[in-house]
Amino acid sequence: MENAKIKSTKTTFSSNKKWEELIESKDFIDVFLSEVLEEYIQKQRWYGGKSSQLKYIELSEYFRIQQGDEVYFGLILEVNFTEAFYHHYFLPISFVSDENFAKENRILPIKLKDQEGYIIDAMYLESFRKVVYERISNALPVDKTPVQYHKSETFNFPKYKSSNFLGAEQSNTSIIYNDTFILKFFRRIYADKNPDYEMSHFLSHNKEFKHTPKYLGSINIVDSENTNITIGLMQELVPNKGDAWEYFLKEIHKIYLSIDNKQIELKNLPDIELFKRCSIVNLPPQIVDWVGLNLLTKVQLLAQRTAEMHIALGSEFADTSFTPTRFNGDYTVWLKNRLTYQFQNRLNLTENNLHKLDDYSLKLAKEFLENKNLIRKRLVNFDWTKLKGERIRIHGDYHLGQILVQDDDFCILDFEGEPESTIRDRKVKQPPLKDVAGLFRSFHYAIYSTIFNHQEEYSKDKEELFEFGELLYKYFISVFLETYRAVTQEANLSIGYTNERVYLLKYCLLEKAIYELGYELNSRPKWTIIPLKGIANIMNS
Ligand SMILES: Nc1ncnc2c1ncn2[C@@H]1O[C@H](COP(=O)(O)OP(=O)(O)O)[C@@H](O)[C@H]1O
Ligand SMILES: O=P(O)(O)O[C@H]1O[C@H](CO)[C@@H](O[C@H]2O[C@H](CO)[C@@H](O)[C@H](O)[C@H]2O)[C@H](O)[C@H]1O
Repeated sequence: MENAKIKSTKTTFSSNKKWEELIESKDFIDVFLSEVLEEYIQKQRWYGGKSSQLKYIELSEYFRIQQGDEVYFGLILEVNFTEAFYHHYFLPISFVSDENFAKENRILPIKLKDQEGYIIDAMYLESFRKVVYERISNALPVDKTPVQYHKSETFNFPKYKSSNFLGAEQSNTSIIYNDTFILKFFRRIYADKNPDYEMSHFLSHNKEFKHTPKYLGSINIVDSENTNITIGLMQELVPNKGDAWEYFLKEIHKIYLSIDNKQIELKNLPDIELFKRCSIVNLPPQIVDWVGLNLLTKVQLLAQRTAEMHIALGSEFADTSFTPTRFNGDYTVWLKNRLTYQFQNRLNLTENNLHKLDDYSLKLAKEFLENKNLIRKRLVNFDWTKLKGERIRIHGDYHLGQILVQDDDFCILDFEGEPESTIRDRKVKQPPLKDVAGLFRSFHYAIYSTIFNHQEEYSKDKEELFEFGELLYKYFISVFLETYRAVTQEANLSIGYTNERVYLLKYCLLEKAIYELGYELNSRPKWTIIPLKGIANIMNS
């Protein structure tokens, strides 16, 4: 009988291998992947294949995470889907013999040659988290081993004290060390350096940009094809008062309440053209009185920090993955192909999910489907020949939820890029105004979700609340653009002449709202109304 034979009973597996050898057993791996992990990973928060059909899992790579006798295995799982695509996931595993250590995220009870116990997700084991911390803190300047730990040369880590889960809603798994550092383990991984690592290292380490968490270290593995894959990013934990999304929701609710409290009438509020720039001092007093100086100043500060981020990203002349570039035909072909494909996917998704929508969102969805030729035309009519601005590496998934609120400032996070895009697409240089449009969509989201969440608390009818919302949105944009343009211009970052900026903003707003339509239909259909309203407004403006 073969040494590593696996016997599957209903609950316990058995093998006559030791833990350190188990991973080399093909029999074990075959059963583990198909009978155990297929079910296990589909239940995980970080699993991104929930709207697709899992076909089978393969083990792409495995590597040891080790210190002394402690041996853990990092698995890179290739999940294949019936829809002919795949994802890679990172799962570190550990063997524990004591049931008390296998309370959370137990993967499999197992009887090994020398002992009985459980295979668990190693992140739930403090000793594993400590090993990783110590490997990063003690990393050598050059690590040529297949599992490479890296530490910022300007930083010395203190001794390990504690480690806890972040406990926030997130798509990866972050661990907080000593209440001071945060290590993000990427769950869905790509056969490349993760853009979050690349951008964090570039911005905070190379450019000393202060409004993103300080880069402190990382873990990369070099796979059998010599590809460098990021699996972890260590940064400083930034003290904060929550994210800008929550902050804006709270503030916008106050703005809506003040319509009743201050008996504000829409007809008494001066209108402003969409995308017209205006500094706070030049705003009509009625608007400042309604919106409040505090929030307007915050919008201005957000514009400044966004501009500074783009200036840093556009200031590289040596590392070609960051050097600025111009619009050209190749970019245009790439853009149109990507967007027409995405648009077709959204049409299809909308058609298939009409049953999930009702009333106003159903009406808007039908309008979206009827307008398909017009929208497609807008997307394919992108004309680069008149564009003079620069393309640079951008955040790529910039919204209020990616920005932390500090005492008197903001801190920008999560540079992983648009979750649906391929890793190569996320690294393509784009107009910085694409991030700006992302944030504008987020303002729109925050305004509309305030209306939808609190409608009953306001006396005006929905249509009028929308009109107030559109006005508020235009003033946020106006204040933002005034500062954003001034700061970028001062630093000679070319974002294009006035008409070019408006053209790019309109294009990027439509692109983003179409992207969001898919995100909402897949993840939270009740919110679909927000991007649908966004698309309708853009098409009617
Ligand atoms: N460096 C940091 N300092 C403080 N909080 C952080 C930091 N990094 C992440 N967070 C918190 O963790 C949340 C999730 O982080 P994020 O990078 O967006 O993870 P994911 O990509 O897994 O969604 C953030 O919204 C923020 O609240
Ligand atoms: O998970 P990520 O932060 O990478 O981003 C995805 O999820 C976001 C939702 O959390 C989604 O953002 C959309 O909803 C936000 C409000 O929850 C809103 O502020 C954004 O403007 C809107 O795009 C994001 O698009 C998606 O990539």
